[in-house]
Amino acid sequence: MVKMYYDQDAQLDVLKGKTVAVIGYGSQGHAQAQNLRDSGVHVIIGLRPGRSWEQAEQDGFEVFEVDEAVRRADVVQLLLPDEVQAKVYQEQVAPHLKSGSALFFSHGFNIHFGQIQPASDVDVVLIAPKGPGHLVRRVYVEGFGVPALIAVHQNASGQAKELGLAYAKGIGATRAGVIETTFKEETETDLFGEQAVLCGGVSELVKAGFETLVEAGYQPEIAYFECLHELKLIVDLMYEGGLANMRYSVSDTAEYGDYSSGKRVVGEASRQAMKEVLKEIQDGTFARNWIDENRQGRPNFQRLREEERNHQLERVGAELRRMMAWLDGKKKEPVQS
Ligand SMILES: NC(=O)C1=CN([C@@H]2O[C@H](COP(=O)(O)OP(=O)(O)OC[C@H]3O[C@@H](n4cnc5c(N)ncnc54)[C@H](OP(=O)(O)O)[C@@H]3O)[C@@H](O)[C@H]2O)C=CC1
Ligand SMILES: CC[C@](O)(C(C)=O)C(=O)O
Repeated sequence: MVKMYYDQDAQLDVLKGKTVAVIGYGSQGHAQAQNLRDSGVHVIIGLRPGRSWEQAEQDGFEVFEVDEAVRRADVVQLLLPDEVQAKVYQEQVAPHLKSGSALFFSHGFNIHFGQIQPASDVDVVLIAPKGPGHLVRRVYVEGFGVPALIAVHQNASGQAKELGLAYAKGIGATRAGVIETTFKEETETDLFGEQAVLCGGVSELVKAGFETLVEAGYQPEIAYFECLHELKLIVDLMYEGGLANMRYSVSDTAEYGDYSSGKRVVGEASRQAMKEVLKEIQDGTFARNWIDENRQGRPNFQRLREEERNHQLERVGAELRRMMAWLDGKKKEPVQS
């Protein structure tokens, strides 16, 4: 039975008098820090000198080296890239973490795969927003929230869940709903979602559709509008009211094509591939590969990133978006190097 929490189930007072150190000021860091501050929570930022540090100061935060921020904090939220968390934790967080304080994550990777093993005298809590950081901020400012998951790995204080719910309320998540889970369930479902559906699956679907049309001789600009731009508008309808809402708005011709052709495109072979992807997440193969890739200086990651940046779809899209004035300021340049 799902356990859900909303605004009325969470008390911001639990964070009163406490200092939250948000370590990292990237996608999630800037969003969670700003939302918490707007909710009346005392927030400081922990970073290394660089672009994010300058940005956090410009946004009015007190910024410290990671070890100093940890020393000052009652709650430490680790919002560094997953692949650097273990090293930074061992060198700059663990030696300074106060007994009785709390260590928070927004993704369970390092706890679930044993890369970080916190001391037993701290609470270890997961608050994982189910949305990209820039949307966590944008939606909060609009008065709404991005849903999140909560999990408690260690409850040293006896108050870990209440603290987690207060934090979730501070970032706006209890406006939309917070589901109780475990680090294992969050890690495995999150990795699956981003690989099979949200990032990997959708990117490949979009590119495959674009390439099919262009190879058949259609104009790349039309292929871009059809396969990428309109996807956002279609997904908005799904977000607002599920598949039925999308099917209500599209033509009956489109709805019939949806039923008759969709399963040919994402058929048994794709479902089988999804099961394999899930198995490699569950048995730790993906985590081992990603950790190794980072140890070797990310050669494959960098090559693939470059290849994807140069795809015709990206070049055509950049040209078309130049004329869409309403997108100005929407694209988020990464604040990290
Ligand atoms: N992106 C998202 O929307 C989501 C992310 N998460 C999770 O949130 C966590 C943070 O991810 P995300 O926000 O994407 O990370 P980003 O890559 O966007 O930001 C990382 C931040 O960490 C800083 N940083 C990197 N290395 C160091 C270091 N050695 N010492 C100090 N600071 C450092 C960067 O600063 P600098 O400018 O110095 O590089 C940057 O501010 C991860 O656990 C991720 O899985 C969960 C849900 C969604
Ligand atoms: C879909 C990608 C994500 O899992 C997210 C925004 O939730 C991530 O880790 O960035």
